[in-house]
Amino acid sequence: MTFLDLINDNYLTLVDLLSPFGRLIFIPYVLFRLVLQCAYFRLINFISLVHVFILYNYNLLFAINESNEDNLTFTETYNQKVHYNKYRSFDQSRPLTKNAHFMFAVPVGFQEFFNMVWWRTDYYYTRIAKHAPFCIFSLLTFRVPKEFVYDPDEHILQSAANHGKTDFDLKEFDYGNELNPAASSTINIDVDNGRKDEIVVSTSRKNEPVASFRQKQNDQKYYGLNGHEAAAVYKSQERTPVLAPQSEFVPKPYNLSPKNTINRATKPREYPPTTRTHNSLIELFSDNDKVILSTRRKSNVDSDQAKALAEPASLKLLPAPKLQNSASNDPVSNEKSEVVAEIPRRSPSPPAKRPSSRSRFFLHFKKSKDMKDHPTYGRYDLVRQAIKDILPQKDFDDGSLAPIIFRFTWHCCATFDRRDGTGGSSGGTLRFAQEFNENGNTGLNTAKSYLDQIHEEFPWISFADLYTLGGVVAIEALGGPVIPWKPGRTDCADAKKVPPGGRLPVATEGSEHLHEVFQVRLGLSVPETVALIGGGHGVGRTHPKFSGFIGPWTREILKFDNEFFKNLLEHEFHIWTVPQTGIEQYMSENNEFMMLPIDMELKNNPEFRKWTETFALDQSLFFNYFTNAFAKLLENGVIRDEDGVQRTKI
Ligand code: HEM
Repeated sequence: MTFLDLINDNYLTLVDLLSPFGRLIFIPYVLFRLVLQCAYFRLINFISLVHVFILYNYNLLFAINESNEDNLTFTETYNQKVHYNKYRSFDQSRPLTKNAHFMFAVPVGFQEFFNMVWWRTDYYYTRIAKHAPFCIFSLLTFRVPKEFVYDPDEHILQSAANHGKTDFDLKEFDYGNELNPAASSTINIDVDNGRKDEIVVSTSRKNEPVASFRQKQNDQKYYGLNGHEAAAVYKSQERTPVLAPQSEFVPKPYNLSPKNTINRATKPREYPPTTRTHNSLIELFSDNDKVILSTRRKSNVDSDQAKALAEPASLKLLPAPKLQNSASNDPVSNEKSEVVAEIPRRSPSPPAKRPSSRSRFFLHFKKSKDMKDHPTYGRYDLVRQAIKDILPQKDFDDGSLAPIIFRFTWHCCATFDRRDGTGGSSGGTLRFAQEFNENGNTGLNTAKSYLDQIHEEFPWISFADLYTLGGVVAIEALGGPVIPWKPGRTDCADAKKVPPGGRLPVATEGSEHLHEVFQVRLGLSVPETVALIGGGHGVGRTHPKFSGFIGPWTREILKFDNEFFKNLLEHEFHIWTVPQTGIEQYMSENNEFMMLPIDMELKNNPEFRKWTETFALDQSLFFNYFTNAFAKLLENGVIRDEDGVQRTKI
């Protein structure tokens, strides 16, 4: 591939989209833009017009490419990721698309004109003086960039190991072939203590092999359906890497609320003053880069950190210990106490490994600079406000996105397993189709779409931070407690770190399952478990099209309070079948409220009931426990240094 090929590849993407007529007007449009840009630029760079000319030609091509990329991000996040990954080996340091848009738009007002000139100067300087020579150099000397491959071998073997199977051989199975795929083949794996795991390979409606890894207990209970392991199965047939399968994730089109849409024609773009933030934040993004650059490393958690991960209380919260009356052993209220997060100090993590190539070394600087130069860099208050702004959506469900964003955040965190430190909010893995497509996440695409849209506006924030902050803001907006939230989570660069599927709780299970998920895996206490479920299901509703269940738990759907517990205790619930889906759930005698089978455990199991009764009587105690538990969830798996930045490579 030559330099021209590459340019062509990208340049034509946009041009191809245009009709023949479109192409005709495209050329004068490009020239017009060129002249316009030159005119601006001449003001500050009158020394060499030729220089400017070359410079703009060069950059315009890139800008077009970036705009196209932005379009992809906007409509199809997963495909955009694949696309991005494909080219990353060539150019990891592309400036953010937003910058390109911003700089090629017509300025509104003198202030914006001035800002743009400043931005462009900086942009071109970085592009030409620093980036372009390297770019050309890499084209001349490096090999053709490799196609992005999803290599799930490691992943499936890891999953097998997590499920207790170490001598797992992918070749064992009969998968059929592409033309004649096995209709359905099942392999049973006998694991000790009577557990049986199985891999089922079946053919999807699109004639693609679909594999699922199931953990089977008592011959009837299943955990885990890992759709993304289809790729591994497919690969095992051919023994060569294949591209990741087409994602089934079709994001809902964005419904921009008018409040959130910037109309450039009438409203000048207003950027808040750029702030130089605390050093730890600057470090955060350098760290972010290092994470991206270190994806090929096998394991980055040293033994100390692994030990720390195994500890349940990575975040100590007060006043949880005070809440038990030692004499009577009954829970007591502690209204006066404030909830304070106390992050334990940790020894600094080992120094990051050297980047494996020169390119990575250069790109490291480029990327971190782009992030820091963003006008809203470090302004978490603006991100909070942006989330708050999108919550009211009168055409959506009950008029607010808050419950669904709340649930989205919970699902980000619910995958954590403290025994091996995998999953959880850290890494922002819910943005990958492999995790997002899991059954339990059905219906969350609206939340994801809106949050991803906010990420477009604030590209410097990590997805992991944004996805956790979403829930925190939503809870506050619903009238719930203020959850201590700390930024600093880093994103993992690709889907390799997506935790094994099947970790989300199952609504039809019982107390044993609650114990397994909340106590064993998430490291929460019994009252924290009760508070979390009652808090989560005290708002929003179930939807037949998503989960198969129907109805709300409470009367005031958009109010975070202890009504869930009151309803659970005050009403008689009977088993009832949802007509649309045939799924069984519980209904109150007046058919007003529903309960999931697992919710009923909070009433029927004496261990949980004690706390249900307590929280029904004492809302402030419920708020305290909920706050502690939710803050713990957000921090699970996030190991920070003294400055609060996550250093562990995820
Ligand atoms: C015992 C474990 C849990 C199970 C099995 C479970 C299951 C479910 C199901 C089936 C729905 C209905 C989804 C739909 O049809 O749209 C739902 C909704 C919801 N869950 Fe849970 N959940 C659990 C725990 C939690 C926790 C701990 C939280 C929060 C901390 C939470 C927050 C929510 C919220 C806010 C909704 C409403 C979403 C909406 O209105 O769109 N859940 N849950």
